[in-house]
Amino acid sequence: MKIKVALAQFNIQFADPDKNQQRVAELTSIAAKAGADVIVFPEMWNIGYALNQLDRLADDGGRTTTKLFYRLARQYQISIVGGSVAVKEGGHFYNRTLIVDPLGQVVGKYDKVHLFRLMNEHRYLTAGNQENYFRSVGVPSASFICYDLRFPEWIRTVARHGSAVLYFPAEWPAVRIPQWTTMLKARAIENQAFVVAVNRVGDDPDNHYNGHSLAIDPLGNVIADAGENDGITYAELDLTQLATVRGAIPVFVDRRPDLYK
Ligand SMILES: O=C(O)CCC(=O)C(=O)O
Repeated sequence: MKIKVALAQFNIQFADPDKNQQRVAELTSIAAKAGADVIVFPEMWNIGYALNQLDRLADDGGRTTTKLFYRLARQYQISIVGGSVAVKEGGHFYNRTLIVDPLGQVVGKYDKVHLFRLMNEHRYLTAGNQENYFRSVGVPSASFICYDLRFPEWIRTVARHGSAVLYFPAEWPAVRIPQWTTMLKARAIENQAFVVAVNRVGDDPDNHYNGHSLAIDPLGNVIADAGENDGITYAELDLTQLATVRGAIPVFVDRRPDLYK
């Protein structure tokens, strides 16, 4: 089985949810016309890192995003790995991913578990504490957000449920892109899974972002690299590769969790 994934790397407009929603709608229509099964967006795409304006801008209960994804998924018959958006709920703010199937139903939800101090997330946001594994186009999958990538123990905790694809929406600054590439390859190899990671391009008041959204196979080979393009890059994931890779070196069977603290 093969799935076609659209990596929707774009220039998020700072503190402008309306413009960003329009862009997300436009990109979804383009991906659907190209026959993509799944579209993936970057982290915090509704407002960028306008954390000091969360009170005014965060999506209340995630309702606007849920409605938008419901409409787009149904209209274009596509699965959505919704990057992440700033959400306000119960007096707290979250960096939240919504996963939506082609019927418009939310089949996964994830609040970023590791908050990124360097960009002040810990001052403004509340951390999540739940795993997010789900089925997208019938494929067992899991999702994380950006800085989570630096915590292999968390990725493994979730991936050991058998995920074939690991999604990483991100806003990963250009200055640390070599680390992004290396760690994404490592997560693919060690978990014997496909990795689909979507970053943004452009600038915000504090950082420059140079994209390099990547799709990586379970051996760590790059299948697609979006470079610095503003727009969609496609990757075809051949899921039959998984059985071969996992059969040859069965790391999930050979683990020694009794020794791991
Ligand atoms: O870990 C990094 O270098 C980048 C993380 C990040 O930008 C984020 O989590 O928003």
